[in-house]
Amino acid sequence: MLQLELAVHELAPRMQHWRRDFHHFAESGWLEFRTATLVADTLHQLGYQLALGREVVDDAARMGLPSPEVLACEEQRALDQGALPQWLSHFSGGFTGIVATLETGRPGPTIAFRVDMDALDLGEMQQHTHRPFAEGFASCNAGMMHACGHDGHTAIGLGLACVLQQFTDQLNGTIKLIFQPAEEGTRGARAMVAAGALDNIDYFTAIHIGTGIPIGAVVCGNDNFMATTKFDVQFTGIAAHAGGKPEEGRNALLAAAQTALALHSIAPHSHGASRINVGVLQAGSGRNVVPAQALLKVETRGETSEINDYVFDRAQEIIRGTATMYGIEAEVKLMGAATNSVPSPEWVAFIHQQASTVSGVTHVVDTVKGAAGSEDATLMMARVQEQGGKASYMVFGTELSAGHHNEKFDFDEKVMEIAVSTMARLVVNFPWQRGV
Ligand SMILES: O=C(O)C[C@H](NC(=O)Cc1c[nH]c2ccccc12)C(=O)O
Repeated sequence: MLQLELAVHELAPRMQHWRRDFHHFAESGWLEFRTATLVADTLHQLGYQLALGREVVDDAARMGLPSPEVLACEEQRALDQGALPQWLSHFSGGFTGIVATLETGRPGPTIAFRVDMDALDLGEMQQHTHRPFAEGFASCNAGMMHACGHDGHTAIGLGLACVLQQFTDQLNGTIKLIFQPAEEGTRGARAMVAAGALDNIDYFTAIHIGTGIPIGAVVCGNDNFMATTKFDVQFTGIAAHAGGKPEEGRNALLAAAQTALALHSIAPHSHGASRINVGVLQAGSGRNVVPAQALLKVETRGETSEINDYVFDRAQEIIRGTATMYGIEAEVKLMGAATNSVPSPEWVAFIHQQASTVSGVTHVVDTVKGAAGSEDATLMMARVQEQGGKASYMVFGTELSAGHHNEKFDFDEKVMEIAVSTMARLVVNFPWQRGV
């Protein structure tokens, strides 16, 4: 296996280059136009078969899409920043997903990996104490920053593509590399699942770097993601003269405020953890006008889908109730979704065994306890498992300069070699003859 490690080590400068390039030109969810064209071009040159855009992203299942104006403007921005025109038409309109397939021509299962490509809606710290700024690769796109490591994930996906291509002669079956848009807000995976991109996969692994785990530590079957639903509520009342004819108004601001308080008082569930958060409340137009419009941005979470559904269903009752109470309309729009995950034990055991042999890996565990976020790769895992496949979610630890989603976020790039070595090993050392 020395040969594999050597190959990965030789790729380290290219991965660093990709990562820093993606970091510099950070693009948030559904706007990964430049990133996607470069990814597609690299994979094409490596000889992968590509399924792009609408082939792998279902239009109707996309959630939390920016407006057509923003999509058009960002597409032009991407072109100005070096997006490759020959690939861009596939992704136009926010269809920024890619599935790259390596057919070995020999019988065997289909093994798939998923990485995500989107940045966050966050401005990056532009000060010399922040390494990306000091070394000239901080985001040049205002309000968009890779503060969760997806620039690293994309570079890892490309690094893995290079290594597997070099080792094709030793492989069987089919390898698929899935590059997903819009993970933040859990918006993109559902559209790729709906397009059938996760069908007929036997072994599936999604990855994340960081998450508070030190470099050298690897989690093989992360299982603490919470099921989540993201939704907007648009309240529409009636504007009126606040002094002269207040009784003619229907107050959307008060309905939204009442709703926010009531949502946060939903009773917890005895079967496990639940969450609710009203993250945004915008309302009103002027001091002396009865507010006719209000917007809430809300998320519910649950340790299981059942618990999340319980919170979500209660939330809908509350919204209907406050709308009635204030005599106004409330329109709920789904903006994101993910489920909890239950990694397949046999696949986790194989990953554990392989990860333990990677140089630079010092600590291998199956799961970690503790506060959980959410991940829409769980929808992909569920799809693979529904069809009889095995699925897992891996985390590769790395030192962070600040927490995820912070404007000073940066990570130790050494993790990219560790991740690619481990993932490549899962394929190269796959027990082709006996299955796992
Ligand atoms: O729900 C979302 O929008 C996804 C987002 N996902 C992440 O932040 C990834 C994530 C999940 N768990 C952890 C733990 C630490 C860092 C990052 C993560 C979250 O939970 O808010």
